[in-house]
Amino acid sequence: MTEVKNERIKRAYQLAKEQYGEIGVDTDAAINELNEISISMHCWQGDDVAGFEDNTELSGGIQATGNYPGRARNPEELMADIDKALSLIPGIHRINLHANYAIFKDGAKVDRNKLEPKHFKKWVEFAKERGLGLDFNPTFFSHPKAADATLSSEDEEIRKFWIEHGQACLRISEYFATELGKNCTMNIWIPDGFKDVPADRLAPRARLKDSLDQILAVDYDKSKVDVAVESKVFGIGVESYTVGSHEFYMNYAAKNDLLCLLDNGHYHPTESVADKISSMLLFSDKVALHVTRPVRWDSDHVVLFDDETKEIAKEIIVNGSEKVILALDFFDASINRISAWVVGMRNMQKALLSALLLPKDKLAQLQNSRQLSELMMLQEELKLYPVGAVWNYFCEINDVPAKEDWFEEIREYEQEVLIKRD
Ligand SMILES: C[C@H](O)[C@H](O)[C@@H](O)C(=O)CO
Ligand SMILES: [Mn+2]
Repeated sequence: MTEVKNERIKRAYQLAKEQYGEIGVDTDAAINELNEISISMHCWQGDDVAGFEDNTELSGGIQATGNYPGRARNPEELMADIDKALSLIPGIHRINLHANYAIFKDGAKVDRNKLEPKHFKKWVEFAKERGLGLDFNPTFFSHPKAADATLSSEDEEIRKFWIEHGQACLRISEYFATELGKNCTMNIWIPDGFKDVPADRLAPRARLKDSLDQILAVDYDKSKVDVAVESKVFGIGVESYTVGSHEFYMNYAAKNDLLCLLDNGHYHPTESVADKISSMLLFSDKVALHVTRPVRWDSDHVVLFDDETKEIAKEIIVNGSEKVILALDFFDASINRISAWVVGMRNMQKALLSALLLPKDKLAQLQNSRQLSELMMLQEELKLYPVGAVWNYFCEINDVPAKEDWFEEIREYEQEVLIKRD
C-alpha cells in the first residue's frame, strides 16, 4: 500500500470516513475487502475477439462493432496493452484467455483439438512475472468446423473434434493452475442453436450433454480447475432455439458439481441476474459471473457504474464475494480498447465498493421489521454518500491515478503506440 500524498484526497477521505462511521460503516474495512476481490479481465476486449489464428473473423452470433484504430494484432501488442490497462486499475486481478489466443512457435500451428499447454507457455510467463492468475475458455466459434454446430452437432466427426478441443482445454487449464499456484476457471460457452423453430429440441441437448460428459471424463485435478458452463437465451442467427439454455446448464452444473456461469447479457431483458445470485448460492457453493452491459440485446457494451452493475455488486457482497467467480465480458471496437478495459474494470470495482459501503445490517433490519418507508428513504439517501472520496483514496493507496487522471496516459499511449499500428 502506498502512502497517500494528495492532501485533498486525504482530507476528503477523512470526512467520508466520519460520515460513513456515523451509520456504522467502516471505510477502512471496506477498502481492505475490495483489495481482496480479483476480477478476471477478458483478453478479448484488446483485439475484438480476433485471436491469433489465421482466421480472425468473428462468428457464433456475437459481434464487435466499430473500427477504432490500434487493435492489438499479435501477442506482444496484446500483452503490452493488457499491461497498460492493468497499470491504471487498482488491485491484483486475473486474465481470462480464450483458446484462440494460443501462441505458436515458429509458425508451427495446430488445430484446436490438438492444442497443448506449450502453446500457452508465453501467457504463463506473462502471468507469473506479474503475479496474475489465468482463467481459460475453449473457443467453440470463429472456426470452419463451427459453421453449423459444435458440441451438439449431428455430425459425429465434428462433434468429436469439439470434444477433443474441450479435453485439450482442460489440460491447459490444469497447467495454468499448477504453474501459477492459483485456481483456473475454465468456462464453456457454445453458440449452437437454430434460427427458426426446431423440429426436435431434445436431440441436440442430449448430444451436448453427452459431449460435456466426455470432456469432463478427462482425468483433471478438480481442486485446481473450476469448470463453468455458460447459457444464453439467443444469439444472432440462432434466435429461435439455443441448445445451451439456462435450464440445461443450471441442471447440468448442479448434477455434476460445476459452476453455473451467469452472463447478464444472456437473459430476457427484464430478467435480473442480480436477483438470481442468492437463489444459485442457496444450492451451490459458488457461482460464476460474466458482467457485461446488454443494450437492447447481448451487445456486450462496456460495463458502466449503472444500477444493474451496482445491484449485481450488492448481491456479490451480501452473499459473500468468496463465493462468486467474477469476470467481465464485453468487446467494444468503437472506442479506445484500453480505455474500455479500464472503464469496465474500475466501474465493477466502484460498484463493489458502493456495496461494501452499505450499512447492510441496518438495511436488513429495516426490511425484516417491515419499516419499508424508512428502508426506501435510507437506500435513496445512501446513493449520495461520498463513495467517490473513498474510491479516490483506494486508487491512491494502490498507486494508480484517482478520478479521471488516468485518461491522460491513455491519450499518450494512443499517440505513441496505438496510432502507429494501422
Ligand atoms: C467471447 C466470450 O467467450 C463470449 O462472449 C461468451 O462468454 C458470451 O458471452 C457469448 O455471448
Ligand atoms: Mn459471456
